[in-house]
Amino acid sequence: MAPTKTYGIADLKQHTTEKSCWLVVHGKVYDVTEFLEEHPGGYDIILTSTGKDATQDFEEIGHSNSAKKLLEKYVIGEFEGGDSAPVVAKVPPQSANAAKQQPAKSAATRTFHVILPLLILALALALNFYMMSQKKSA
Ligand code: HEM
Repeated sequence: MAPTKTYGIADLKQHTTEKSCWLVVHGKVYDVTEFLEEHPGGYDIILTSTGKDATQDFEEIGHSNSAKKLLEKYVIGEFEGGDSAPVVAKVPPQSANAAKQQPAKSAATRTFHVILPLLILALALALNFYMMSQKKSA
């Protein structure tokens, strides 16, 4: 059933028992009365999350994807307060990480690549200068 009605916290507070139990998860209202007895975590724990937004409680348990799918069966409407914890990507994109790490690495490599040829050139010039002066004095 598609969510059509909007409910507020006052509506939720009227459905907090095993006779009628509503839950709010991610901005949607669910009538889970029928599900209470089937809940693998027990019915009493669900009752402690009624009358308020249960998104945090639901997510903290680390419910599986099949538990999240199961929710869809019980949706009856939308919550006035919206989604209190929208799902966002926690890991920054790879490119952002790579961009952060690369400058330090390439700066060291660049220094090495510039200094080494200069050192070799200076040594060759010094050797050449030494040989010339030896030849002159001979
Ligand atoms: C209608 C909403 C809910 C559904 C459909 C649901 C569904 C499920 C399902 C299918 C499991 C089995 C494990 C899994 O697949 O993740 C589970 C476990 C559990 N649920 Fe829920 N759950 C709901 C709400 C809640 C709420 C609001 C709480 C806490 C306040 C809660 C607490 C737990 C706990 C503690 C377990 C673990 C049981 C164990 O591992 O022994 N659940 N739930």
